[in-house]
Amino acid sequence: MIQSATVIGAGSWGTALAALLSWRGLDVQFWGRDAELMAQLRDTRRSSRYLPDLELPKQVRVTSDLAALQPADMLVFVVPSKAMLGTAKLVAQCGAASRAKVLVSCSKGIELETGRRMTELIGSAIPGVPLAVLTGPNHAEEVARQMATAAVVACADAEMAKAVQACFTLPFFRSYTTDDIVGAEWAGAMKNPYAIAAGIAQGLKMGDNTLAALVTRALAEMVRLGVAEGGKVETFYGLSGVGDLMGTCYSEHSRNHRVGMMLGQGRPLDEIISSTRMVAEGVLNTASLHRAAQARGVRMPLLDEINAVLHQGKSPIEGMRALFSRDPRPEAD
Ligand SMILES: NC(=O)C1=CN([C@@H]2O[C@H](COP(=O)(O)OP(=O)(O)OC[C@H]3O[C@@H](n4cnc5c(N)ncnc54)[C@H](OP(=O)(O)O)[C@@H]3O)[C@@H](O)[C@H]2O)C=CC1
Ligand SMILES: O=C(CO)COP(=O)(O)O
Repeated sequence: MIQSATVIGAGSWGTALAALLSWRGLDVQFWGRDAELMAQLRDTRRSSRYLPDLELPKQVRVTSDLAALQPADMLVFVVPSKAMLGTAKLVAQCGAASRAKVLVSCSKGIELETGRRMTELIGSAIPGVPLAVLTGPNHAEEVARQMATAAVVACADAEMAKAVQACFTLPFFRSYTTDDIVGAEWAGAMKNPYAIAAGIAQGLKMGDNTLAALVTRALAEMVRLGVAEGGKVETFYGLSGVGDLMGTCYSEHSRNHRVGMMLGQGRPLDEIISSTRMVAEGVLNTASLHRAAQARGVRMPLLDEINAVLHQGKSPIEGMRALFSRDPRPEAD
């Protein structure tokens, strides 16, 4: 049913997914905004900037020119969340979505100004095409090395979910389906701030007890806000919820975790951000999620402290102290 795909966004994850879909046998086009990087990818089949260990299959057609894209069955959006709406509008204008059967978001974030999910943004720019999400504990670096990985494909239409699942199924890559797009997208966005908190704890040389406490209470917050936003509780206990939360909070690859670690070690946030081109979605998304939680009146003490550290100048150590010295409460509250 789905034979061709266009991957939009040439960071680490887009590069890994372009390779994965090509290994699966799809006819793949790959677009990134930077002409120099895409020329390097076309000529050397490697992205020295984002995923130097991966050799991009020679069949993948690489371009930085949206107008050069042929219509494809599936469009896979993998740009940072803050660039999603603008990019989807450009894709709509160039006609690359004119024959699309499904539009898949692989990005993890919530729009700051409106609280909209990525598929809501894509759907507003390119109306009338079924929407899906690919999410889960999926570090690009490990997918690039074909290390065993599981993911979730979320789509309201069960047949389309199976068609997208088939595209993301390889001997080393196992995907499951769900109809809970809302839960899958909120879960993917929410684990990032908590990965920053886990990194802070490690940067401050706090212990395994601390990390386990943070991850467990993070999951409780994810369930509270995610369900208030309309997600299903079981989604948060699956791969896109606790799976991705653990996969990121304990990860050597996670950019969010790395940002947290450097904050914990005392480096200022602006210096950390300007030291890399890679996106740590949790920095901006902490603000989006904090705003959403306040609008819904959902109690999120851990997220409040992460927001205070990232965006209100609180020191990481003060944030941790504040968290652990709150009034005693029952666990299931
Ligand atoms: N990396 C991973 O393992 C995973 C990432 N994700 C999600 O995928 C999304 C993309 O992340 P990832 O691939 O890691 O990105 P990277 O951090 O590896 O690279 C950033 C990418 O975003 C591009 N970019 C930055 N700003 C803009 C903009 N304004 N307009 C268009 N493109 C822009 C960069 O282009 P340029 O080079 O020109 O600056 C580059 O291609 C994120 O939402 C992330 O959470 C999900 C699962 C796994
Ligand atoms: O989402 C990811 C893995 O599932 C990637 O995490 P980072 O964005 O923190 O690197």
